[in-house]
Parts: sequence; C-alpha cells; structure tokens
Amino acid sequence: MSGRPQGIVTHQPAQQNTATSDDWIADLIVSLLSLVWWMVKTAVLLAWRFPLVVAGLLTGWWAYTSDHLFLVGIVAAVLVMALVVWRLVWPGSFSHLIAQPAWRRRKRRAIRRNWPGLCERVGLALAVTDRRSGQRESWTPGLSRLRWASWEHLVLTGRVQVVAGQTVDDLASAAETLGAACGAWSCRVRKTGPRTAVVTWLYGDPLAQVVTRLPVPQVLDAAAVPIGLREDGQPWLLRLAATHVLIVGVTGAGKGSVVWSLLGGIAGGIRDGLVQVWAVDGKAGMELQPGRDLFTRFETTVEDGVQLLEDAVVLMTERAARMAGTSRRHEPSTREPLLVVLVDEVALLTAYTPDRKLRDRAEKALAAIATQGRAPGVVLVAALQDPRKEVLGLRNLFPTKIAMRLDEKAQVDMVLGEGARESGAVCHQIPDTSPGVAYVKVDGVREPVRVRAAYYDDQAIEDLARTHAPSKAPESRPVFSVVDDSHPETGDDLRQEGAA
Ligand SMILES: Nc1ncnc2c1ncn2[C@@H]1O[C@H](COP(=O)(O)OP(=O)(O)OP(=O)(O)O)[C@@H](O)[C@H]1O
Repeated sequence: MSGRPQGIVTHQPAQQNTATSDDWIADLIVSLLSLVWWMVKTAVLLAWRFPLVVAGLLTGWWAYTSDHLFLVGIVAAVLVMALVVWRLVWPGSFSHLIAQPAWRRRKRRAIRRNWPGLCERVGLALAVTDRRSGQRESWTPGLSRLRWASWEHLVLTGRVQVVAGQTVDDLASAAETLGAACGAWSCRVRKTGPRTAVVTWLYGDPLAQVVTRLPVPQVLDAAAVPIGLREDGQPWLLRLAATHVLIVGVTGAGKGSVVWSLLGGIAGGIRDGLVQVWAVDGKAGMELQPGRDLFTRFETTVEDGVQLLEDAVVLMTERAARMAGTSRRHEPSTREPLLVVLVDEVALLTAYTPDRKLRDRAEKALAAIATQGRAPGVVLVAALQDPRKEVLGLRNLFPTKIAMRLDEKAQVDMVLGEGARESGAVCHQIPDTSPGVAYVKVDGVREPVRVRAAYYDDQAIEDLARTHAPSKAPESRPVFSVVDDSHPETGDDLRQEGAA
C-alpha cells in the first residue's frame, strides 16, 4: 500500500518544478508589461498635464545628444524675449491668447483634482461606515462635465451628483462657501434631477457692463423674448406667452429698460400685427410716450387707464368664449393677436388714486386679466416701485416676477416669493450704479436668475417706434365688440361698472 504512493510522491516534485518555472516566466512578462504600460501612461499623462515642460525637456535632450545645444538655447532665448515684448507692448492680446487660456486650464484642473478635498472643506462630505470592514469612509458628491460655458464671461459649469443621504438643497446651501473656496465671486446651483444639479462658478461678471441693445427679432417668438443677458453670459429670454410679468424696483432701478427691451423683443410681432400693446402710463405719459407709435391704445390718465383695463377684460372674455371647446391655447394671428396690456406704475391705479371706486375697478379688472388672461392670449405686464401688499394685493398672480433694486431685504421675498432671498436673490444689494440689473423668478423654477436688461436710449426708442409701428390696415386689427350676453358676469359687469 505504501509503495505506490511513494512512486507518486517521487513524480510530483518534477511536475511542481515545471509549473514553478512557467509561473515565474509568466510573472516576469506580466511585470514587464505592467511596467511598460505604467511608463506609457505616465508619459502621456505628463505630456497632457505639463506639455510645455515635457516639450522643453525633450528638445533639451535632443539638443544635447545631437550637439545643437547652442542653437536651441538661442531659439529659446528669442522665444522668451518675444513673449516678454508681447506681454509689455500688447498686454490685451497676450492676456486673451496666452494668459487667460492658461489660467482657465489651471483653474479647471485645480477644481477637478481637488474636488473631494473642496467638498470636505465646505461640509459636503458624508461620513459613512462600511458595513463589512466597519471602517469610516468619507463620501463626496461626484463632479462631471466640468467645462467653461463662456470663455468671454469666465463662467465655469459642472454637473454634480450628491451622494445618497444628501439633497440638492444641501449643495445649494453650500454654494456661497463653495464659490469662495474655488476663488469665484459667485456660485449658483440649479437642480436638474432628484440628486443632480448644475453648478455654475462665476469668475467674472458679464452684468458689470451696460448690455448693448439686442437685434430686434424679425419673427415673433413670444415664448422666448430676448431682453438682455443672464449672469452666466447667456441671453436672457423671457416667456411672454401664457404668463403675466411683474417688474418691481425702486425709482431709477431701470424698470424702463426691461419694458423697452421687451417691446424691442416683440416689435417684429407688433409691426406684423401679431401682437397689440395697450399701454397705460398714469404719469401723464412721461415714461412710455416716446414709444407711442408701437401702441394700439395708449392712455395717460388714471380714468382712461382703468377704462382700458376693462376693455381688455371685455376682449379677453369674448375671445375666451370663442375659443371655448375649440382650442385651449391661443396662437397669435393677425385676427387674434396676442394682447399685451402694459401698465407703468400700476400703483397709480390701485393705490395712489384718491377715488376709491376707480381703485376698486382697477383692482377688479387687473385681477380678471391676471386670473383668466393667459389662455386667451391677454398678457399683463405691470411695473411697480413699491411692492407692499396694500399697494398691489394681487402680485402673487404674476407667474413671472422681476425684482430689480429694492430698498429693504424683506422686500425680496415679498416680490419673488418665500425663500428667494435665501436662494441668492439679493436685490437690496444691487448697487445704484447698475441700473437694469434684476433677479427673475418664474413659477415652477426654484432658483431666481440674475440678469441685466439691455439699455435703450431715447434715440433707440424713437428708432424702434418709427420702424416697427403696427400697420394701420383695418384688417390687421381684431374685431372688438360688446361682450356676448351669455357671459355677463365678467365683461358686461365690468363695462357697466366702468361706465358708472
Ligand atoms: N439696462 C440699463 N443699463 C444701463 N443704464 C440703465 C439701464 N436701465 C436704466 N438705465 C439708466 O438708469 C436711469 C433710470 O432708469 P429708468 O428710468 O428706467 O428707471 P425706473 O426704474 O423706470 O425709474 P422710475 O420708476 O423712476 O421711472 C436711466 O436714465 C438710464 O440712464
């Protein structure tokens, strides 16, 4: 019994020796391949991260081995001198083509590389205990798609996914600290999903300069009217279709520039008869008079202004009755144009006029338009200085709110809604040297957006009115008749009260 196993045993060492030598060769090949792979990877990484240093070293090596050291030295010295001269004589183009791209690359790389550390420092790291090992680990939100959204305005954006156990609100609360930690003057967080957000770092302020007048769109797009610039350097496009717009700001805040930019943005539609603007300027026409030719109706007294609002309600009611059962969405046409009811300093109608009956009629007509005007294409655009409730009780009926410079920080939430100031809308901190700057809050979108309206000077307004006045052809005007008897509670009601 014991002999056979012995034979086997004596054979085994020979088998083991072959296997060991095979393993040894395989290990060596694997190690060599790993080494080569590591060297290639490191070389590519170094060339990618430090292209100039690697190019310099390679050139130096080549010059040394091929006896061209002197020649290369001369070329290098000439290059350095050329750069110095460029920097001194044409600092603008040097900064634009050399310094800024290098700075942008460094900045982006630094944030990407230091992201976990940055998150830890601003309180965005979550300590988690590993279930198997029992060890404490630090989890930080993931960062991807980090890129410069605007080179000109130095806007860097990245997609951030918070870790399970965090919310986008946690990220938003850390935005200011995160911005400062990254050396940005401002940082915004825009939620894009339950756990994802786009983070925007602003290294420059595109709104610091006056925004020049935008080209007038020749084709009406009431869903995206160009008004100016957003702080991320993108155009500020305002939805006018199916909404109402409230513009609030102290005197001199630049409400006029929002109004004129808006009129400029729809001027193509006004000229083509697709939009009608009925304007009320209770300050005897002082503000809106230069654009008189753009308006189908223009009233300059409180009494006439209130009448205009009531007429708009009649038109709205008629149109709604016509649309009932056929269409739920108004499409602007020359027969049924989008009606923009523009009221400058709406408080003159609702609060400051001593005639109580007139105030009530104004409130009632404004409330009717604000609650029922969107579907039949009657849009209210109102400008206001004082946002208190007793001045304009129905400010919450405006889905789009634009808050410009305000006196007190409590007024921010008053205009834009609860939590707007916490979300970064610091209207009370807008300097009086930046007229036209505002925060826009649209219902359904969490974060207010900082913007600046383009500036229209008197000449620009005059040109706009001259070149885009609506055609006087009778067929381009909507039929405006007394309201149908079947809807007495809205149109007739108001009309009778108005006449009283
Ligand atoms: N977007 C803008 N860019 C640069 N300057 C502007 C802008 N908007 C307004 N301004 C300047 O600020 C001044 C005040 O603007 P504006 O009259 O529009 O303010 P407002 O809010 O309408 O004031 P008020 O309520 O007293 O009428 C203007 O004379 C103009 O010079």
